[in-house]
Amino acid sequence: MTDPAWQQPIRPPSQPHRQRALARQVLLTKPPGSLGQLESVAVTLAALQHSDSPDVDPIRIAVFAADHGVCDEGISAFPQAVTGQMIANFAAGGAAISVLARQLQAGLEVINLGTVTPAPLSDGVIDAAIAPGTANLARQPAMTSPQLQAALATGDRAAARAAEAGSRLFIGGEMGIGNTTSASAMACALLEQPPTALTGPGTGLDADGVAHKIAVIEQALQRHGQDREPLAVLGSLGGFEIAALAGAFIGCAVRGIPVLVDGFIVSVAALAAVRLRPELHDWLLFAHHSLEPGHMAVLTALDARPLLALHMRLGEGSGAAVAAPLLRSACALHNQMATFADAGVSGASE
Ligand SMILES: Cc1cc2ncn([C@H]3O[C@H](COP(=O)(O)O)[C@@H](O)[C@H]3O)c2cc1C
Ligand SMILES: O=C(O)c1cccnc1
Repeated sequence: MTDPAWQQPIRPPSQPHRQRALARQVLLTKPPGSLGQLESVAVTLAALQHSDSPDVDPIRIAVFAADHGVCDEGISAFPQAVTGQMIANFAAGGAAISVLARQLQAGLEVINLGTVTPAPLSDGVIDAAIAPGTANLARQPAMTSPQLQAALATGDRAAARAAEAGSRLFIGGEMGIGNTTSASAMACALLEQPPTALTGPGTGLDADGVAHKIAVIEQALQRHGQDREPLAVLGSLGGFEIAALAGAFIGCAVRGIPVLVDGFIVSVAALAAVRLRPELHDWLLFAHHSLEPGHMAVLTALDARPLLALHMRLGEGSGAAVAAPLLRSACALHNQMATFADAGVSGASE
């Protein structure tokens, strides 16, 4: 039997390209370091892409959608039917990520891994339904082992399509009412922190709603026990879209495509994927710091320095889409700025 996609080798970033990119940054007509994170991002992309002219275009955005059985516990401010309705909205072009993808001229695909309210079949939506949502993770494992493998493989296929399209940057988004409960539970298990530290309002719960959500997550963690193994955590506390994101990120690294990580839920998927494949860490750039309170702990665990903090808390990949132009700027500056020698500008005094 061949190994699953998420076990394929991940090539390391190119040290020669990193060294040449670092050397070039010093020659450009600016005080060394003055472009801050735009410099380090360009150097990272050069090393990842094994290129002296890093470039993030074309950009691929894949939004993974699925429902969550834990919605039975009343943990979201919105009804479960919104997941399927939003899939239709993504395809119709009216969702935030639809607008941002158009603005970026990025390829957008929506992958439906299973909703309770069936989304109408439409162009741009890939049907990869595993089940009509996960089981209620407060009371039983969210998914079976074959379901988990199917979700990981669905993510890997999205990475394969991105590679076939020549994509040089991958953004993963998610849609799934209830998925901040799943992501918070996963973060608690992976980071060994209590739900009080990592649980927030999601789409807009009030204080009583958050207290109830914490109790539901406590129940889920009690049921789950002490197992910190990432596949066990994903299968027991995850969602189909979260597992697919983990599979997609590993699949991108396997195929040499850097990933721009979105908000809280996507970062939890990234954390699980990095625990599974530590070499993935090199391939992740972090877009923004979400308002969801658990995000900071997840970013810290990933040693991430997100580009933006815009008080966003939407998901869908929207924070990453908003940050993508910064990567374009970083590459353009790296590739196109004149050197001191070329421009006849004097360098720093001794
Ligand atoms: C209209 C609408 C569009 C969204 N787009 C992303 N989310 C975000 O909110 C959900 C998670 O929050 P919770 O765990 O509180 O349900 C996810 O679907 C996430 O992507 C949305 C939520 C709504 C209501
Ligand atoms: O940060 C996120 O990804 C997020 C936060 C709240 C709701 N949905 C997504």
